[in-house]
Amino acid sequence: MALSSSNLSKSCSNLGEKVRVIARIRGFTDQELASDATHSKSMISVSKSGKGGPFETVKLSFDDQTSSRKNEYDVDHCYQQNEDTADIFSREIKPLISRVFDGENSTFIAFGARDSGKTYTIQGSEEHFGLGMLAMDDILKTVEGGKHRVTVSMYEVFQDHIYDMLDPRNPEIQVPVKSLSEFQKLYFSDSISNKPTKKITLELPRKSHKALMINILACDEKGSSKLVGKMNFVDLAGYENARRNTIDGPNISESTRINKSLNALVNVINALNANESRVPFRESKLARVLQDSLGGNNHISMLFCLNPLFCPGTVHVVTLASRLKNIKPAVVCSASKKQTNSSASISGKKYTKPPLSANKMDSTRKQQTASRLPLSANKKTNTLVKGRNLFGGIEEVNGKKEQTLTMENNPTNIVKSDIPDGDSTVVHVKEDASVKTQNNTTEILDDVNDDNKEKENDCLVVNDSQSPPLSVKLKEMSNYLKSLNSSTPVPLHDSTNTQVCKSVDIMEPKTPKVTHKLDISNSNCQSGSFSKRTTGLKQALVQNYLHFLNTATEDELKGTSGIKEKRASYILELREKSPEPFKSLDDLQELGLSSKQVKNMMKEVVKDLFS
Ligand SMILES: Nc1ncnc2c1ncn2[C@@H]1O[C@H](COP(=O)(O)OP(=O)(O)OP(=O)(O)O)[C@@H](O)[C@H]1O
Repeated sequence: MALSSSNLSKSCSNLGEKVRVIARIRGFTDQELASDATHSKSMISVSKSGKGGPFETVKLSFDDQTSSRKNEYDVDHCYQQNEDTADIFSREIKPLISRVFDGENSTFIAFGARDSGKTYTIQGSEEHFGLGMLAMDDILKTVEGGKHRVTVSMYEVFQDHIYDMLDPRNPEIQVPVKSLSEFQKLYFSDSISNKPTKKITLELPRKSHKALMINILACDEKGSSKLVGKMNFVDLAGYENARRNTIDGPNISESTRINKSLNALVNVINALNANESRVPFRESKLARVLQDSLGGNNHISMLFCLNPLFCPGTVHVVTLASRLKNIKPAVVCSASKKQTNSSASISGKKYTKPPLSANKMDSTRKQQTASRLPLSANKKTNTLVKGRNLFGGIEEVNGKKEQTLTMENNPTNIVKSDIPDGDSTVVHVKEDASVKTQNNTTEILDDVNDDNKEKENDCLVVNDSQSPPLSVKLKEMSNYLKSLNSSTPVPLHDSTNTQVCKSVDIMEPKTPKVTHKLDISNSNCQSGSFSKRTTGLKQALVQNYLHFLNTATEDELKGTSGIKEKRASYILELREKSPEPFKSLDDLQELGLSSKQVKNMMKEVVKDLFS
C-alpha cells in the first residue's frame, strides 16, 4: 500500500500540479447497513488505469439509473469503502512527514457534503484514529530522543471568526505534546469534538471549519527552539445545498455562508493549482491562516469525501474535484494567462495535462519561487491584515516568548473579522458585472448538474489575474514610465496580444520608486498626441497620491475623497507594518476597494485638484 515519497512527489509535481486531488468513498454507517436502502453497494464506481504508479489515472462515475449521469470524473486517487484511514495515512501522509522535518509545510484538507466522513478521516474517534492521530503517532516516534519537539494548535473558523479551540479566551495557545495519550486527551476533549455522536444533544453542532496544526520545532543546546515545518489537517464544514432547508441541517442563510466560505477557500486552492500569480487569500479567513503553508513547494492535498449513497451535494463535490484535477497550470504572462485560465474553467470541459517540457517546468518553478518570497517582495500576493497574529507569530526564543515573525516573513496573520469594512469591505463582484463573467475561479464552483446551483452562492472573489482594465492600464503606464527613464524605449504592452511574453518585467511591472519629474517635451511620445503625453501626467499624479497615502497624517488622510475615519486609521496601521505600503494603485485594493472604486477615487482626486 505504501508509496514511496519520491513516487508521491512525482505523481504531483512532475506534472506541474501543486495540489493532489484525492477522493474517499466512506464506509456505510451501522444505520445505513441496517436499512434496506443500501443493498450494501456504493453508488459511485471507480475505474483505474496505471494502478499504483505515478501516472495512475482514476475515474469516478455514478451508478445512477434514475438520472442519466454518464460523466466520468478524474481524481489522482480514490480510496474505496474497503480501505481504512490507515491506508490513506500510509500512502498520503507518511511520505510527507520527513519532508516536514526538512522544512516543508504540508496541508491536508477534507472537503465534502454533510456526513461524508470528513471528521471520521481527519480526527476519527478514540476507537478509529483519524489522520491527525496517526500523523502525531508517527511524528512523536520520529522526534523521540532527538533534538526536535512538537507543539499543536487547534482552531475553528466559525462565521468568519477564528477561535482558538485550546483556549478561546487567549490569543494563541500552542501546546507542547510529549506523548500520544496526552495528545489523544486533548484532541478528543469535549470542547473540540462537538459532534453529537456519543451524547444526545438538543443543540445542533455548529458548522465550522476545524483545523489541527502540528508544529515541528528544532531545539538547540541553549533550550531555544525554531519552527522547522508544520502539518495542517483541516476538516471543513460540510458543503450544503443552500436551496434545501432541512430540519437537521443549517438554515438557508447559514448554508449560503458556509458555502461562500468553502468557495473562497477552493478559489485559493484553484488559483494555487493553476499557478496564478495572484491568489485570492484575502477572501478566505482560513486560507490566510494557512497562507504560509500554501505557497511554494509546500504540499497540499485535497481530500474529497463522498457519501456512498446519493446525496444532493455529492455530484457537486465530485465535479469540483475533477475540475481541480484538470486545471492546467498557468505558465505564461498575464495577457495569455487570461486565456489559458478562463479556458480551464469552462464547465464540463476536459483538459489534458500539459506536456512535460523543460521550459514549462522552469517557469512553473519561477512562479512557485515567487510565491515564496516575503510579502513585501511579492506584492501581488500581499495580504495586509489587521489583528492579532495567532499562529506562528509567537515563537519561543531563548526561553522567552517573542513576536518573531512579522508581516514581512509570515503571512499567517489572523483577522478577527475586522478588516475595515466601514465603506465597503470585500470586493463584491456584483459591483462589476464584467468581472463576474470573466472570473474562472467563480465558475469552477458552479455545479454543472444544475441541481445545486445557487444564485446567492456565487463566489465573490475577484480573481486579480482576470484583472479589469485598470490594471492593464497601470501596466501600460508603468512600462511607459520605464521608457521615459531608459534610453531604450519599452513598448507599450498590447493587452490584446496573447503571445507569451519573454520579459518577466512586462508581466510584473515594478513601479519606479522615485517620483518623476516630468519633462513632457522630452518624452518618447513620438506622435505627440495630447492623450499619450497625459499618460505620463496621470502616472505622476498617481505617484504623488501614493506618496501622500504613505506619508500623510491621519487628519490629512481623513480630509481626502474616499477616505473616512476607519480607512484612515487602517492606513496608519498598515504603515506601521510596512513603511511604504502603497507602491501602486493595486495596493489600494488592500483597503477593501475594488479596482472600479480605486478608479473613481482617482477621478475624485483630479476633480478636487480643479475645484
Ligand atoms: N469510512 C467510514 N467507515 C464507516 N463509517 C464512517 C466512515 N466515514 C464516516 N463514517 C460515519 O459516517 C458518519 C458521518 O461521518 P462524519 O461525521 O465524519 O461526516 P462529516 O463529513 O464530518 O459530517 P459534517 O459535514 O456534518 O461535519 C459518522 O457516523 C461516521 O462514523
